Amino acid sequence: MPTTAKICGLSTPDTLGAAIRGGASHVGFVFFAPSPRNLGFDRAAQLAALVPQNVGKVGVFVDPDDALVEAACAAGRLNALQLHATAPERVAAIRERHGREIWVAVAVRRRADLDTAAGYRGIADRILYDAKTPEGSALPGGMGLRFDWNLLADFRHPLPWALSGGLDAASVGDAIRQTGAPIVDISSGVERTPGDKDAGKIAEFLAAVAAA
Ligand SMILES: O=C(O)c1ccccc1N[C@@H]1O[C@H](COP(=O)(O)O)[C@@H](O)[C@H]1O
Repeated sequence: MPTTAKICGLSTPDTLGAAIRGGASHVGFVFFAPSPRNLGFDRAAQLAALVPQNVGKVGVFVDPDDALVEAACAAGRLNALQLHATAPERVAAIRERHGREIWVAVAVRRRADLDTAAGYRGIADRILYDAKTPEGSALPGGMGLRFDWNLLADFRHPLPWALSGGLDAASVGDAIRQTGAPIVDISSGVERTPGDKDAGKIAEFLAAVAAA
């Protein structure tokens, strides 16, 4: 199966259009106030209306409460919820209540971090391996940090998965060849500055994924 791509942290019709035209399988909308990519509900609704049925709309959250998930699902017509820093019991409760596909972000710095993924068997649909951000960071992702992809070598994945963290057009081919990632996910690698997506970089990234 060819690797597909999620373009995350979109906030304008122009860059959303670049992701869709370039063949992204998923687009990501961030609902986390401290993020420079945080979306209001009105903007989420405006963008969601532009996304064709065959492209998944993924909401990105950090240990969210139910009111936020509910409002974001309605506004962004979300197909999937990407949960960062969310304990297994809470993930199970969110899945039960909101009935959406669940992606759980697992923060990776060393090999032992991968073991966290098994704790989400039966309650998540996909694990997103992302680089662990430094202690005290404002964000648990979206900082352009990469982890050592060698850590994934010979790892027996407990669930379907995706790769993120510090990818860009120049590195994604190696990332796919080295890890066999079925989906790659990117945010800051297709930006000019944090939160300011670049349509040209999105096109370049998606072309590199297609060529890998
Ligand atoms: O992008 C954000 O602002 C963000 C906020 C809170 C949680 C996750 C966030 N982004 C996710 O981080 C990864 C990797 O991003 P990058 O390519 O290294 O910049 C990606 O999955 C985003 O969905």
